[in-house]
Amino acid sequence: MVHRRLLQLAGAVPGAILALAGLGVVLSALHVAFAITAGSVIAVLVRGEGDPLPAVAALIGITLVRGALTGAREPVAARFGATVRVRLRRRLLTRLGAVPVAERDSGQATATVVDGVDGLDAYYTRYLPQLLVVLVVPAVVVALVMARSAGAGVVLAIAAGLAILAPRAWDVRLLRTGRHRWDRFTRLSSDYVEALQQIPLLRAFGATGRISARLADDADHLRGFTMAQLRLSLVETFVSGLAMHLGTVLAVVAALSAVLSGDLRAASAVTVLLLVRECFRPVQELGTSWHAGYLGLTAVDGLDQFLSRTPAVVEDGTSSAPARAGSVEVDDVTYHYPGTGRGVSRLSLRVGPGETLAVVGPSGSGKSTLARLLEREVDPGTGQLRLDGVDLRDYTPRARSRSVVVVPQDPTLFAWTVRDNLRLYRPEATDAEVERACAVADVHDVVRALPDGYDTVLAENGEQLSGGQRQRLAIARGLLSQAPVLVLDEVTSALDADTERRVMDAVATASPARTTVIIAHRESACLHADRWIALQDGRTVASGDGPPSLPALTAGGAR
Ligand SMILES: Nc1ncnc2c1ncn2[C@@H]1O[C@H](COP(=O)(O)OP(=O)(O)OP(=O)(O)O)[C@@H](O)[C@H]1O
Repeated sequence: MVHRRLLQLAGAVPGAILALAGLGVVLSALHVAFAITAGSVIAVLVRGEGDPLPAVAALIGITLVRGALTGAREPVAARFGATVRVRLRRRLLTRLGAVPVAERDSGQATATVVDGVDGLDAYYTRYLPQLLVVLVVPAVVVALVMARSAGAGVVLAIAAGLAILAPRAWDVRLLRTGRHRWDRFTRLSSDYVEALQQIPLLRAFGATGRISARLADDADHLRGFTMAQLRLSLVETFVSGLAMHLGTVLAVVAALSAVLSGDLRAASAVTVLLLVRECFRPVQELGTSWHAGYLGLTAVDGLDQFLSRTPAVVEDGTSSAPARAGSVEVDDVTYHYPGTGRGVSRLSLRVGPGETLAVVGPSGSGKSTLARLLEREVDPGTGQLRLDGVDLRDYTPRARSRSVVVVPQDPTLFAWTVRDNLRLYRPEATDAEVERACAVADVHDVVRALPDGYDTVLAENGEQLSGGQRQRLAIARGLLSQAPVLVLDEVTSALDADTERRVMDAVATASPARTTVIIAHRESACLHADRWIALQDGRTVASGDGPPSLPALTAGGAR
């Protein structure tokens, strides 16, 4: 089955498929040459005339070349398979970032990127090339047999036709049910990933037994569904196997009758026998490679779902010099999350170089959306964001990441050493700089107390640290960058008021020249603000000079 979408997904691969198919055809030609040469050796031996040695030498030569080509086919297929997998995964990974947060599903993503892409390997490297071989070889072999024995040729043509075409009727059905199986498989993967991530929580709620029973139940359903599919596929294998076996037997009977009636020499009958085998060999391989590539085929919907997403950041600019002064202008910006009317609407603000702006407002008022816009996780629908007068979209990704750094409320830490985590934005930062940033963020003593200090390898997302410690590490990481604009999005929400005040004092003292946007809920986080704005429903509803007062933080009391 040629799946147009799968061919498009793999990109420009026809060359490699044709090369593998060509290799398959050459191998078949060698098998045919072997059959014909073997017939002539037998004819010489039976008649006792002539020298059989040249033909025997040819047989040995053919066998050697065939062995070498068979050996060469595997590395070619493996290299081609790896290219397709890398290409597909790269495209999938760029699109994964475009999946709205609300729709992110790690289990489904893992199943598609790992199992789906792996499953496709056999489709591209085995099934498609073999399909081309089957379009050519059996027809040629039937013609060769027909030239020796018309009866055997006709029988072979009918049997080969049946063996090739009959399974195709099952393929469509198998693919349809296979897609259901893939849906169930990805759902089960999602449930497993979620349960694994939440084991401590499930244990705390005493729900582990219930969840594992449900997962076992779902796995059992998937097994039942897979077995039903296997049975369906066995019927297909049985039908094509029957056609091949009956075809072989009947073609042999037809050839022997021709020998008995004197229409065919015994030596030619041997050639016919070997040719019949070569007629069915590619068909049999086609069946095997169909089943090997079938899992990937069933993943096509999942792949398509990811690949049809338009990355949130569509184009990158060419301005490779990072901003230096750090002036921020948000000019009449509207961004609504896809399918919602929520986000920010007609938002305008200015932050001068070295200025600190506090952004406050109730939950859901659009504060984090402003941060996402500033780090280009999303682009405005209308309006413009400028850094030092340059549209944010005009910066190259590298220049942008060196111009503005956003520290989120719930930062991501990698399972790397603490030092490497801190150097994320500036790999060249010295040990002294790393430690100074940690001292400012009030986390130096915490790191020193870890088993290997700054060389301690963190658990996934720094799970051995408290929420507040993770936030302080992320602040240190942001401080370590030399970006002239720093956005702190509720980065002290997990700290007590005293620690929060200490950290914010130190941050203000450590980078007085840096433009800082502080998104916060509490007064203690904004004490160093030069100005403030209050958002509500994605719009500015109040603003003022100095740090915001309590009413502004809660509701946006206009000045
Ligand atoms: N990924 C998303 N998909 C759809 N809607 C979203 C998404 N993220 C946020 N929203 C909506 O956009 C609006 C603004 O959200 P935003 O996260 O910017 O608010 P916030 O002021 O930062 O809230 P909080 O103080 O609770 O963090 C809210 O109505 C929210 O429900």
